[in-house]
Amino acid sequence: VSRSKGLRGTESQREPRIPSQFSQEQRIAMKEALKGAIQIPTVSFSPKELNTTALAEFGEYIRKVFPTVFHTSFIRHEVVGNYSHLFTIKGSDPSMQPYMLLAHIDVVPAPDKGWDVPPFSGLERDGFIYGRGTLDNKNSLMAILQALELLLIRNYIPRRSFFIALGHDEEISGINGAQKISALLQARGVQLAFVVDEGSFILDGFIPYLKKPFAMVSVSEKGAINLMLQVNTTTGHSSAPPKETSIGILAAAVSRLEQTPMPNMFGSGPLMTAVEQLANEFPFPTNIVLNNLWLFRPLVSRLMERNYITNSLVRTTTALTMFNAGVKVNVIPPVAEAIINFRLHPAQTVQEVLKLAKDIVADDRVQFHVLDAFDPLPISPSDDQALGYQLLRQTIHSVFPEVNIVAPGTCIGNTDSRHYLNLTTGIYRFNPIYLQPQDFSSIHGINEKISVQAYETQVKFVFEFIQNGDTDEEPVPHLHEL
Ligand SMILES: CCCCCCCC/C=C\CCCCCCCC(=O)N[C@@H](CC(N)=O)C(=O)O
Ligand SMILES: [Zn+2]
Ligand SMILES: [Zn+2]
Repeated sequence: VSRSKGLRGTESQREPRIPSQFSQEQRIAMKEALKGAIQIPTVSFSPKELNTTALAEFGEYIRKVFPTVFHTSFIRHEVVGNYSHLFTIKGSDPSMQPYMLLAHIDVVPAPDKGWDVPPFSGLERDGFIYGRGTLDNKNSLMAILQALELLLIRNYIPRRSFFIALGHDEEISGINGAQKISALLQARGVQLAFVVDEGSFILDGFIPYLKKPFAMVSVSEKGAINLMLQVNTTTGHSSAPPKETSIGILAAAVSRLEQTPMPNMFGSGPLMTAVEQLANEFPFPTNIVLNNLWLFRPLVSRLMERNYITNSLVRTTTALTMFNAGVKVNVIPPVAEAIINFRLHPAQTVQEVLKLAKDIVADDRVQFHVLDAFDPLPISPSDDQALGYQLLRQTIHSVFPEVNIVAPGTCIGNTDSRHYLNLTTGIYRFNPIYLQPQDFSSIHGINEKISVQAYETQVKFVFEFIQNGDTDEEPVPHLHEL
């Protein structure tokens, strides 16, 4: 199979390609720039609590670190929703449909406890830069601007226009950042060939028996429901308690939800395509099993449930995330509340999951309040005609020649890219970084870190990707071998 499958390779009328080699001085400057970004605590605590001082400082910081990006005549910079940033990079060929690169400025909170170094120190240790945002998602943000800065100082002029959108509230829904940028572009009549956001990686060690890492480009993402359950009862003196209290009723209800997983939906969508593409990478006899899913589907579907990450790919997950009740040690609690965070499998809808949850709770004393909810995202194309997917594939193979498989997947978390559905049918989520299960735990956890080498490679990836985006070739139809 040709590595360039899907994109024509002719080099007509191109500017000479700028090699992705950086001087020692540039390499030091790029890692120092990332450290500086980590040191600005752009924390989103809750929809009403953002560190606006840090967000404003971050805006100043990128102006200082990437001066060429901000002073190039064909780049327009706008601040949207007070703290988000939109860059419009005007290409020389208006007939080429633009695309968009996304990243976010905000991070989740990081209390010092458990960290080897303070989470907002950006300290370098043993070749790694530590800190909140080093994987989620200041690495992408800084790599995008850094790659563009490096291209510009080497006199790069893009042919295809593109946008860079940096949201400031991704961790708390994106409605003041990504959603506003999306509405602004829609009002301007922009339609995008594709967008690329965070949300997947080169996965290493996530699947038992699969020895080699593979690149997963997420072509969809799970839906979500935040459901508040509430039980109201009569309050009173705890010395003569009723048979059941609001706490007891609610605890039993949430326990039933936790003990009754949503149905296993393995059998369709991007996951099946990924399993088919990966089958031959497994040793005997797993390769035989995966190549014969018509026979072994029930077995594979059960095996997927065993591991909590692969389990999240085969079903709607149910996470009990908050529980509040009680006012005093000797008062019967008048109200108990819990929040359940569901992540919806692509084959289910919000309505279907709510109905299943009601049937599981099966207690009319428990009230259901949907705080927010959205269906799973549509599946973006990953065929030979899909420009965004093919450009990612081509760039992955050139920057990571050791990676054999690029497979479509579903993002288990949510990203700002879901706000751009109105502008494109091609939404791809991919971070050009190797990720192991312990790294996955560090995202929103402790000791989040990126190796200096991985960050340099991410800059190189974006540097190559932007140049690959200038291809005037439409993806070629796939020719089946005889
Ligand atoms: C056969 C394939 C095995 C695949 C294993 C999957 C391993 C998972 C790897 C990476 C997933 C990383 C997801 C990161 C994106 C999450 C972004 C995020 O945290 N979003 C928040 C906030 C929001 N926008 O809603 C969230 O709560 O989801
Ligand atoms: Zn993120
Ligand atoms: Zn996050």
